[in-house]
Amino acid sequence: MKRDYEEALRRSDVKAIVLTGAKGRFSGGFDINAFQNGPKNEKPGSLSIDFLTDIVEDAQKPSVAAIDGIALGGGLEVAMVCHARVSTSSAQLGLPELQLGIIPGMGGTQRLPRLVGLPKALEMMLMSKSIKGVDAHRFGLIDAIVSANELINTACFWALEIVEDKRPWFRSLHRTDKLPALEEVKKIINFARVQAQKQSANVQHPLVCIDVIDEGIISGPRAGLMKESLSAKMLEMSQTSKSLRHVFFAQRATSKIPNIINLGLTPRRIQKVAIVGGGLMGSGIATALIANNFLVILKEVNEHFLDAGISRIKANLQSFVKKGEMTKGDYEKKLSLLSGVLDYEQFRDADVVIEAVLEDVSLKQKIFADLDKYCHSNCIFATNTSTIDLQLIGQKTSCQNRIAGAHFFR
Ligand SMILES: C/C=C/C(=O)SCCNC(=O)CCNC(=O)[C@H](O)C(C)(C)COP(=O)(O)OP(=O)(O)OC[C@H]1O[C@@H](n2cnc3c(N)ncnc32)[C@H](O)[C@@H]1OP(=O)(O)O
Repeated sequence: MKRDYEEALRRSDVKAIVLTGAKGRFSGGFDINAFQNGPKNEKPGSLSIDFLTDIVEDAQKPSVAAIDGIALGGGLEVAMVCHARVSTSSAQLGLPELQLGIIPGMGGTQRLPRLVGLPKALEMMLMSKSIKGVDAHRFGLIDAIVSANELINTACFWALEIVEDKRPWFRSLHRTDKLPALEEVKKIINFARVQAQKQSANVQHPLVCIDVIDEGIISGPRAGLMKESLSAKMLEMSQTSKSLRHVFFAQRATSKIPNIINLGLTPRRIQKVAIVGGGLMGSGIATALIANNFLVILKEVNEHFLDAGISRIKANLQSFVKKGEMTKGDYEKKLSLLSGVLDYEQFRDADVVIEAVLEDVSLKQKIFADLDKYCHSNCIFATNTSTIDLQLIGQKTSCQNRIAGAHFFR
């Protein structure tokens, strides 16, 4: 890209540049495999400052991104360096780097808040949440929505109009119109820190991401870019990122296991699921299971917590009824699939147990040691932990690698 860009900037017959992707996809971002080789021995900021900012964004010729399909991670970061962005309404745009234990490292932490505003940018980055082109247009990330057929022509038209000063020549990094006053910034950033600590207490990258965004607003975007570059390199080498990158490829590998997926095996039938912990997660999981006709045993430590868990499940089901997604008759039927218990007796014939208690290693170890005694040897053990090593959780069971991680999203 650098070579082609430099050529386009040099040639007198090129007035403006349109960036697009192949086969209806703008870009899925940086090649995640390349992180395996460790950080390149290049000076911090050489890509995000020296190339993308000083050569592309500050060029004498405008660039317009023509986005269809996906613009994720580094792909969206490059698009944000452009002076305008045209996309299809169904394009998917996001910075999902935190899902990989890293932060956007090509200016995303600086440009996204300046384009969509600080609260939306924090939400998109911290939750690795992508948005559709049509919403991106509403938030200011995209300048025009067109059909896939018109994409390139419109982008070329916009690029030439920028050259002719018929449209503004925006440099995302220097925009301030979407940034709140400093007092407001402080409040938003502090709130984000508290939320990040609550939701991901055992990992550092969400807080690092917030610090980098903060630096860019308080000390200016170039300082922010430098901090982003240094922090991204540090996080790339973290154990968390290595593990999350492994998960990324492992999830995809499950659909390709030779001698498994092509043998016509049928999954074991699951009828009864036991859940340990009736908090927000446990009751949510129980709701999803009974709504899908599984028998569910919900265990809590005392009557008070058990009642609270069951009340949450009832409230969840009632909200389905209110929205017209479930009849009152179904509500009663689904609820009859649920039993609340205070011990493990009814776990003996469970097909699956899902543990959903606090993120406390010794508590989880004790629970799985108990489950090992009560459940049959074919019972699937799963934990809803977000951050604790599964091997560690299984340390006090007879078979340490028996425990699976199970996550639930809505
Ligand atoms: C500083 C900048 C940092 C970054 O940019 S970090 C990367 C940020 N980007 C992402 O996190 C995007 C990750 N990828 C995805 O979310 C999805 O994938 C897509 C939406 C791009 C495509 O989804 P679908 O069409 O369902 O295909 P599929 O099975 O997920 O992927 C097809 C093949 O493409 C590989 N792949 C996808 N994205 C990347 C990537 N960014 N780097 C390296 N490989 C990637 C997969 O592993 C798989 O490969 P196989 O066919 O061998 O299983």
